[in-house]
Amino acid sequence: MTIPKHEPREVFDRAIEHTRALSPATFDQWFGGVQFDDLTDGVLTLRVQNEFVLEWVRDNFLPALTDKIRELTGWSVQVAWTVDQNLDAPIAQRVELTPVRPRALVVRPTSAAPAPAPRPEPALRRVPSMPDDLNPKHTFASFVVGPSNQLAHAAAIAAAGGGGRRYNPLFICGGTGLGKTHLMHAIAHRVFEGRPDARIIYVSAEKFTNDFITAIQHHRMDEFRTRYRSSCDVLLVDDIQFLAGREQTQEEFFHTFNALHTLDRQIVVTSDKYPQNLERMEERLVSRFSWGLVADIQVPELETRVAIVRNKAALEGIALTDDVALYLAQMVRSNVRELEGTLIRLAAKSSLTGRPVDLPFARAEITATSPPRAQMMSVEDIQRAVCHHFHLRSIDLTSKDRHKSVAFARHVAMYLCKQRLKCSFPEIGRAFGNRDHTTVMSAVRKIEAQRDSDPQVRAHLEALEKKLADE
Ligand SMILES: Nc1ncnc2c1ncn2[C@@H]1O[C@H](COP(=O)(O)OP(=O)(O)OP(=O)(O)O)[C@@H](O)[C@H]1O
Repeated sequence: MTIPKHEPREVFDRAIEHTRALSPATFDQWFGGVQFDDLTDGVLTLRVQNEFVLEWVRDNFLPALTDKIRELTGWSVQVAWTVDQNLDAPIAQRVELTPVRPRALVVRPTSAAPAPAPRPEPALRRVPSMPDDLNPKHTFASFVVGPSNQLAHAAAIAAAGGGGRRYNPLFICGGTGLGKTHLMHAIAHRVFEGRPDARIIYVSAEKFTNDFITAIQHHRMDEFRTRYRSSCDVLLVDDIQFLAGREQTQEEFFHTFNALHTLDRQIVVTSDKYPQNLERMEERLVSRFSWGLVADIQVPELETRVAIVRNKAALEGIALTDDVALYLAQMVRSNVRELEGTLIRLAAKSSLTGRPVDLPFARAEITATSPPRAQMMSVEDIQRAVCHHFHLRSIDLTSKDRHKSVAFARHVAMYLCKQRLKCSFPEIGRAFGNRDHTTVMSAVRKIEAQRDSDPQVRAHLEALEKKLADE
C-alpha cells in the first residue's frame, strides 16, 4: 500500500519499523547513531554519528529501508549522508557497543543492605563471546585501504559477513607490521557487532599451542575440542607460522580446521609467509590453507603510507601538517608499525619540548634517531649507485632505452629498490619512468633467478650491495 501524500516522516517511520523488524537484535545498536533529517522527492537525508556507523548502516540496513520507502511512495530513493557527532534525535535508543562480559553481570552489593533480586536480562543483553584481547582501535574504519592491501581488506570484510564473496578459509599473509592482526581484530569486531551472539575465537597460534598442551596435561581435551570445534562460529588464528615443526599441535589444528570447515564456520589465518613457503608444516595443512583465498598484503605505497600517517594522527589527536605526513611516509617505508611508532615518538617529544611537529622538527628527530643509511636511503641513491657502477647516466634508467646493458642495469636497480627499500612494485615503476608494475615484477624476478644461477650477476649485486652499505 502506498501513502498517498508521501508525508515524509510517516513514510520514514513505517520503513524504519519494517527495517527494525528484520534485524531486531542489532537495530538499536546502529540506529542509536543515526538521525532522520529529511525525505523529499526520493532523497533521504540521514545524519550519522561517524563513518563507521554510516558504513555499517549503508551496507547492512539500507537496502531494506530504501526498498520499503520505494514500495510506499513509488520513488527511487537516494541517500544523502551527513556526519555529526552530536545527534539530538537519534532514531533508536543506543545500546552500548562495549561487550557485556559474564563478570559484568555479577551483582556485587556495595553496602550491607541486601542485594536486590537480579532482574531478568533483556533479550538484547545476551552474553557474547567477544574475545578479550582485541584492540578496540583495530577496526575496518581505522584501516587505510590502498593497492597493497585492498584484496585482503575486501576479503576480510566478506569473511566478517559484510558482503562480497566469502572465502573459507581466508589466509592473509605479508611481512611484519603490515596490518594482518589489525584485519583479524576488525573481523572480530564486525562479526560481534553484527551478531552479538556469535562465538568468536581469536588466538595466536602460540596460544592455541599452549591451550592444547594445557588441555593434554590436565586431561581436558574434551573441553578443548568443544571450545575450538563445536562451540566456535568464527576462528581467527594469528601467526600460524608458529606451528612450524610442532607436529602434534598441527595434527590437532588439522582436525579443528576440518570440523569447522565442514560446518562452514569461517576460519581466518594469518602468516608471515605464503602457505607453500611455510616450513615444517604438514602438507595436508598447507594445501587446506589454499582452499579458500590466499590474500597477501604488500608494503604500502607512498600514498597509502601518507594516508596511514594522517589517519593515525587524527585518531591520536596529533596536529600534523601535510609536509610532515609526506616526509614521514617517505622516510619510513617498509613497516607500518614503525611508521606509527615514529609519529607517536615525534608527538611525545613535541609535547615534552613544547615544539610543534613541523618539518624542521621532524627532520631533526628522524636524523637523530635513525640508523642513517638503511633507513634513509632512497630510490635515487640506488639509481645513482647503479649508474656509477655500470657507467650510465641517471636518465638512462628512466628512459625507454631497451639496449641490453641499460635494461640489465635498470633491472638490477629495480631489484635493489625492492630488496633494500621494500618499495612496492607500482612505486618502483613510477620512479623508473612510469613503468607498469608488472614490468617491475618481472624485472625483479629475473634478477632473483639470475642471482641464484649466474655468478657474474651475483658479483655485480655484491659489489653494489657493498657500495650502498659503505655510503
Ligand atoms: N592499512 C593500515 N591502516 C591503518 N593502520 C595500519 C595499516 N596497516 C597496519 N596498520 C597499523 O600498523 C600496526 C601494525 O599492524 P599489525 O599488528 O596488524 O601488523 P602484522 O601484519 O600483524 O605484523 P606482525 O606480523 O609483526 O604481527 C598496527 O598498529 C596497525 O593498526
